[in-house]
Amino acid sequence: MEPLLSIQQLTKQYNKQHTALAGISLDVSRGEFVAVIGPSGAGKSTLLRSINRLAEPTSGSIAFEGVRVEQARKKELRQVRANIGMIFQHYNLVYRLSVLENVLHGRLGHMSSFAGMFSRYSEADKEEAIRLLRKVGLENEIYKRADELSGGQKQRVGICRALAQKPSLILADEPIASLDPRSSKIVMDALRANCEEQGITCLVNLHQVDVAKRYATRIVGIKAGKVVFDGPPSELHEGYIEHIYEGKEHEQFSITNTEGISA
Ligand SMILES: Nc1ncnc2c1ncn2[C@@H]1O[C@H](COP(=O)(O)OP(=O)(O)OP(=O)(O)O)[C@@H](O)[C@H]1O
Repeated sequence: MEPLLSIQQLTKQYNKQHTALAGISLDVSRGEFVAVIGPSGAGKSTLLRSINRLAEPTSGSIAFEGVRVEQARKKELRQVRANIGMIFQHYNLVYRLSVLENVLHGRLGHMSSFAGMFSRYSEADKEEAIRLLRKVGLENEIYKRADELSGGQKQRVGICRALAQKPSLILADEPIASLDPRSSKIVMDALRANCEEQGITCLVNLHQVDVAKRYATRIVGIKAGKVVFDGPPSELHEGYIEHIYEGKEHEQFSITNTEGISA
């Protein structure tokens, strides 16, 4: 079966000189939960952002659901983006809006810009948004303003917004980098469980190797814009970790510190 996402020889140079990605090839099948790890500056964000062309690839190809993303024109690209949910480190919520309205924003990608501006969300959209918020334990925050939430709660709203879009792929760029271990666990549990339940494929950038090992079905290690490890968590031995990080710091906090905490 054709992979959901097929990246071939992807290269990205910033300012025509700095190479952030140096020929990355990666096939991702439906249902995988892939953690992308690597030191700061390795190219993890650039990789994720290239997939829906928030960053323009310099060369190489990206096929998503059979569409060549790097060549896609406006309409095709809009369709690609509608099927890819994004989760950001700093949440990117609209803080003057309610939690519910933020989640409903996830539906916007499926409306044409004209319809999106003038139509109201359907009752079914609202019910679905509320169902998602309940599932991540935010049933008491639905009508609060987004800026009244804690970091972990904001990220759970970010997850619900991505899920409300009903994407086939979620790209999560360091979703727990700003969170403490307890909130990190709640957020990762919610992301993994919902993706699994809804058959959504996920690529998640992580700084914490132990979190990657705990949640991912596959780990991709990136160093200086190249893939240097690609395999199941059970194969990511200490030697590989040392090679990927080469003396650079990587965080190791969550497994030990969150043991025994339940969401
Ligand atoms: N918009 C940009 N303009 C110029 N250079 C950039 C830009 N974005 C990223 N870079 C550079 O590209 C390289 C890869 O950056 P990227 O953000 O993809 O790495 P990362 O692995 O996600 O790092 P971190 O873990 O610190 O977020 C870095 O050297 C970075 O400085």
